[in-house]
Amino acid sequence: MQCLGRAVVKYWALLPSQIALATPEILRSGRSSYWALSAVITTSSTAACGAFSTSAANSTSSQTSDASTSSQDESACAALYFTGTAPATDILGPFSLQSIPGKGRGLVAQRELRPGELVMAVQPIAVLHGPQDSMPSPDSLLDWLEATWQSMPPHHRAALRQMFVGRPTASTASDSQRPTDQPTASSPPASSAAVGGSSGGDSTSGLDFRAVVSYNAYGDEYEDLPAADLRGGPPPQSHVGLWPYFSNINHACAPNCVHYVVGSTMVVRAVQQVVHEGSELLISYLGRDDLAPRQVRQAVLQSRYGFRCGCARCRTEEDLPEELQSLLQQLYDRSRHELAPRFERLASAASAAAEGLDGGAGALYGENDEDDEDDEAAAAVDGSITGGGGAAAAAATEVAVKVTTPGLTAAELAKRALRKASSSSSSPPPTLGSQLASLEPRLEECARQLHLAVQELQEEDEATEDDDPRVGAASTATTASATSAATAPSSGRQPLTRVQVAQAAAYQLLELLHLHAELTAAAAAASGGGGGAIGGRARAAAAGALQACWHVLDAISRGSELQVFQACKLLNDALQDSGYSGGSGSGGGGKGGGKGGAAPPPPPPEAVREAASLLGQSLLARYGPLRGPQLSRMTQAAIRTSRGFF
Ligand SMILES: C[S@@+](CC[C@H](N)C(=O)[O-])C[C@H]1O[C@@H](n2cnc3c(N)ncnc32)[C@H](O)[C@@H]1O
Repeated sequence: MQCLGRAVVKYWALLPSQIALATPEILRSGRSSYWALSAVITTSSTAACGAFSTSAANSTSSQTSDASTSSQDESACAALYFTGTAPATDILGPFSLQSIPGKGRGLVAQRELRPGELVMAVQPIAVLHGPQDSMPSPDSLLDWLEATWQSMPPHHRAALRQMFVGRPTASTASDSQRPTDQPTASSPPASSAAVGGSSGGDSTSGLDFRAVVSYNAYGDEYEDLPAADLRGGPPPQSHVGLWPYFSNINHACAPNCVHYVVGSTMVVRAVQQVVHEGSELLISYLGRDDLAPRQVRQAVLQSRYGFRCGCARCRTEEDLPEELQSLLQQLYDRSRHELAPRFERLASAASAAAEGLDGGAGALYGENDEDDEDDEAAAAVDGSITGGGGAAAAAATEVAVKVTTPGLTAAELAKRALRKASSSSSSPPPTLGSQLASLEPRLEECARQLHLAVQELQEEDEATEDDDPRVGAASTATTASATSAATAPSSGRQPLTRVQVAQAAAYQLLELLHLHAELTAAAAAASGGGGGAIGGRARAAAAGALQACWHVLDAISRGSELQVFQACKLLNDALQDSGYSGGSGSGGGGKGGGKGGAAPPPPPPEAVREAASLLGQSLLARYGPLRGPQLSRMTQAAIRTSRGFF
């Protein structure tokens, strides 16, 4: 599967078809020397591949873990996160390969899984690395398969033969390692002729290498950033590769597992409150398209992977009133094609304005990145998770801006431009306020329509269902004036509500509302020397909108990098807004407490505790049950790396 994560909006958007193996030009460009040089063809995915094949044939897996092995597995994963040392052998959790009606095969939990529990940490058959933001072409994998098939270890050949190729192949029938329950042929991707044509097959192997790569390769512009940061040494890398076991996982638009690469290791963890025994383990193939309406997601899945998704989110969305579905599509189109470009233009204009925004930009984007501030934010998270509560926290950490790419949201682009301008421009003073004003009517109209639609849904649902406090929080915040949106910690994934599903389709609008509020605060700071009441309201609205984003992500893609980073931003902002220094911080100079003496630090303000709690939940889902110093280090790394994201 080309679950291309962030890359999906960058790399794949460039391709004429959505299929990996598109053009000779791409193929050639994929052979640039650094990719070839950095190719890592692993041999560490040992006989387990064969063992899995055999057990898969019987629809049972022998690679189950129990409680006694899981702490070893977690130690191995901690070594991966903190030193970059890959587990000595593949870690395979309690799942089995089974036939799934309508999907071919898939992985099924053999016992209940808790949030953050490790599902697998596996090595690839082959992975190509490239510099960050420059993912190697999947065509390089095709080259490699063709070149090395003959000399490949038998267990790798067996694993490759197991991979999905869109339809049963001639070799499958006679391959005793294949499960007998072959996938029912899903309709192949629209351009599969180009992918699976005769040129893609190999006469010796009988395998359609193009189809193997098209359906099973996974790539991203960069690996897990906090883990790369903790590991130190070489900078994060992009990658594209083939991971057995992982490639058996089917898709859902609100999955119960999260996945990411550290070095060459693919890590998968369960993220729902409870994944029940017998539930199918599911990831998202969509990357950022997760946060789009059903029609958009369906089109992507159909064209890239040749199937029509019937997951719970899709079904819920399909059952929404037709007018609401078309409203969501309209809001998505307007956010993406009309408002986001205007925000981008505003960002350019803000380059001039930013000269006058030093105070505001400083408040927004931070000027202080001392490590001990990260420590304090980390301690706040640690305290919130362990229930210690009294952790120190200080001033906000710097929130810098990521290098622009086509995949960045308008918010990211705008902040980047502001940031750049604030450090270098000598342009005339701001007109940011008036430019924002020109955007407001359309944005507000969209927000109003969404708010009304969500409110209506909520009222209908409240009449028939139990309240879900998260729904209220997210819904209120869509007004962009939710100064105190409820932030009840989510107690886990409950069945998706219609409200959550509708909000997920409008996620980009929620991000724009957040950006708008942030820019308003910046403009107020620029013109009023600190922002005053308008700036205060705007910052509160920004926090409300960001909380709404976090809650939507919690329903749709818990444990995703985006959710972790949004939580980091919330915590940074809460620390900065409150000026809390916890009594031990050196960098904040806040009102929270002095240094020295034995007096216990004052408790963090409510907003800081709430943000720390949200970050703790996201980290738990993504990295598992880290404790004490490890949790603290991971939190610092997440905060550090999130700066590059905003
Ligand atoms: C990488 S394979 C996943 C394993 C595959 N199901 C198998 O039998 O080996 C990707 C393919 O699985 C199928 N698939 C994945 N998720 C699906 C879903 N939610 N509904 C239907 N088919 C799905 C599609 O055919 C897709 O192209």
